Amino acid sequence: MNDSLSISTDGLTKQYGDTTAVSDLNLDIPRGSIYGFLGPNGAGKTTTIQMLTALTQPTNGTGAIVGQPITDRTAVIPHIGYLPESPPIYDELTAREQLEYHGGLRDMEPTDIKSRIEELLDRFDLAADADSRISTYSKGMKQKTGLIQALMHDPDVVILDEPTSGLDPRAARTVRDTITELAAGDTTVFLSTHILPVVADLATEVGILYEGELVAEGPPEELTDRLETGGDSTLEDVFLDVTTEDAYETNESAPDTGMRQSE
Ligand SMILES: Nc1ncnc2c1ncn2[C@@H]1O[C@H](COP(=O)(O)OP(=O)(O)OP(=O)(O)O)[C@@H](O)[C@H]1O
Repeated sequence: MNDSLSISTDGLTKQYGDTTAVSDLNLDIPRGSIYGFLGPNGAGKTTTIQMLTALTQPTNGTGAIVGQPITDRTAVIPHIGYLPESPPIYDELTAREQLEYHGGLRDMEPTDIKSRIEELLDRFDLAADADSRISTYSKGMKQKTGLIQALMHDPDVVILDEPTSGLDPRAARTVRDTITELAAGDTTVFLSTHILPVVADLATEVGILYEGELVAEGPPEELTDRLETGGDSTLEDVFLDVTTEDAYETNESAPDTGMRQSE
């Protein structure tokens, strides 16, 4: 595995019975990238993330996070901060208790835990509520707690599934700024979201998954430039172009998009 790569997969495949959720996925994501991982509902994004975070084993193929095989959960977990769709937090705890507990699980020093929690509570405007039980939180407050939890141990790779879900505009802006800062500090951000303008704005590289296959990949501006619409195309145009049965069937005879990686 190449040391400059934070995330790499080779032929990564996951089969659920007759369903191929992810098919022969090859990713090479350098350190400090913001990788926008897109795809329609059911495309295989969550399954890919579950394989990258060692929550499920691939049926075929291999993968590594900063050189650690994704089949070795103990080796991979310290390098990852993961915010899933529903943050793994305990309702009966306060945010501060939850975060202290998480810092302990991640073997952080007690003084680092305290200072990091304060810093991130402040950043995400959650300090005033940090000692209330999570059961009393709004969706956005829970999301902020999950985000802080994903970031607090300063992982090499941060995997975010719809990180701005439920957040008000100010908090969503803070998340976008945080993503940019993380990448500037050489952290890799793997960002799965349906909010395409955010990806167009932030991502250094975009991968679009459709029916388990990576059907387009490249910097957002390259993908939009490659799409010949006769005008200014957006990432949404690209997304819609490559995620239809039609595009798949007619690609041979219509080489205008040139995006099907599988061809
Ligand atoms: N545990 C499972 N058992 C059986 N099939 C599954 C399982 N998890 C996912 N699938 C199937 O795998 C495919 C990919 O699902 P996945 O959840 O990875 O998609 P997704 O891109 O994350 O979708 P969404 O945007 O809706 O969250 C779907 O056909 C889904 O039904």
